[in-house]
Amino acid sequence: MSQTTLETYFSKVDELKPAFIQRLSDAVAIPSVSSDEGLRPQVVEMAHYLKEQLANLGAVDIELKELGTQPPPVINSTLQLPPVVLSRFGKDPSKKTVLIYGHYDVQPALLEDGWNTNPFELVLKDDKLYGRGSTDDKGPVIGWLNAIEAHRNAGIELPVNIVTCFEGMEESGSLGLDELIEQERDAYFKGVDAVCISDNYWLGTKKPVLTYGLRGCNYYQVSIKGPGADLHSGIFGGVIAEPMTDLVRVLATLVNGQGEIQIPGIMEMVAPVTPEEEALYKDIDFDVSDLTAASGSNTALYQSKKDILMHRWRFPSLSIHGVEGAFSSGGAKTVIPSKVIGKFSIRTVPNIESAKLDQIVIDYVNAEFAKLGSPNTATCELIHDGAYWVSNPHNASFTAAAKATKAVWGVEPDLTREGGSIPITLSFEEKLKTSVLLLPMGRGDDGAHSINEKVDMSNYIGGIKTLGAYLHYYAASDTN
Ligand SMILES: C[C@H](N)C(=O)N[C@@H](Cc1c[nH]cn1)C(=O)O
Ligand SMILES: [Zn+2]
Ligand SMILES: [Zn+2]
Repeated sequence: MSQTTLETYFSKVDELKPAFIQRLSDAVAIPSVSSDEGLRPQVVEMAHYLKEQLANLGAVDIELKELGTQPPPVINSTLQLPPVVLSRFGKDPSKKTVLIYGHYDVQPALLEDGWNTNPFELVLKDDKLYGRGSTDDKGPVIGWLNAIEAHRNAGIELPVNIVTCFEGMEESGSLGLDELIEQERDAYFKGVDAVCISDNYWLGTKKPVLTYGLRGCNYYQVSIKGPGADLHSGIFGGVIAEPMTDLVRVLATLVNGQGEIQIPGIMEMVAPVTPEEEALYKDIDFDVSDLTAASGSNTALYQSKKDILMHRWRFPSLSIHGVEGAFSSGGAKTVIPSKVIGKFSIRTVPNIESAKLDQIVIDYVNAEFAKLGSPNTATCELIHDGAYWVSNPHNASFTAAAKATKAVWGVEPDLTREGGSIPITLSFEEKLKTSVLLLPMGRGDDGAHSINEKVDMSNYIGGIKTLGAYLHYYAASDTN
């Protein structure tokens, strides 16, 4: 690859900026929220939108792979999972093949949650693009399409064959995708040399990173059922056992205010810290002010860089997310809910065994509920899980990404792990027997999963350049 090729590509990306913003705007306008059963048609619409875009860009073998119905627990048992969008650019046996994975579903978002603007309208303000999915993960998915368009438009041949794998259930546990990878391992995915995922973030706001680890996520619900219907608290308060009271008491036993998991047997499974690992943290560009800025608060549980990063990357955490069935709007409603469902998840790390964790958690919740002596009934179950992943970042794919980063941003990237999860990562590595690289586009303060999610314009455009440059450097590398 010549320097001129990259420079021509970068100039084309700059020239096409208005079209690239418009493409992201069109994608953000589709509220493809995978966790909301009522919005499933919009998730499917997003798959069709991508199919059309890919076709316009010259992709071949485009397929919307159906994954069947969504497994329980789900209200509508006939709910279809959204399709996985597969396509190819190039089939040249003399070129390497890179599989690019991303997800086109998003987290829920409502204006009344505190957004300054409609979450499903891309808004440009202060050189930042606001909207649900702008950084997680529509920005990067659309970024790949833009990288391909810039090549076509500049008359530059793609340096590798590309296979796209875009799913619509990542935010809900990637249901059905494992089976698809297994099924397509020796078919659609045959010959894949490397997998590149752009679906996480820089650690802070200034320094690019490449990521070689993720925590896993096991998500649970505990349902507590009592009265036959919601009741008047003046008539029944104090004379019946309330499911919400039981639930709050059970949830309060899971984790303490220091973020320490209270369920015995979990911390015991965590891999010990080695001296080599201890040494890694000192060179990472991060401090508590990055956490303060990203969280918009002074609520950090740890003050040192090492403690924060270790608790984000290599220790488990337990978060309580919400309660289904409970009164949650403004005003004052004097009702006793008859059934409530508490939701919590555990971020997992090496060497937590997923099935063992499930058993420990479910037994613990049942035991804590039994201690209450309540006449209500409780059921605890897993909703979905996704494995943690830690890899060796010293391979051709990471080296190519480091060169691409240097070419675009002028600095060597930090090597980081990510506190979040991308459930399918380990499956790609194990089933396709390839390296996986996480090459993020956005910044640590983008507000993924939060209100006012954004991607900075410089990260969007610089990210498109980095993704394209990575393909060139990877193509030029000697080995896989
Ligand atoms: C890091 C990635 N962009 C992301 O947000 N992943 C989600 C995946 C997930 C797992 N269970 C539910 N969603 C996350 O880390 O929450
Ligand atoms: Zn994501
Ligand atoms: Zn996400």
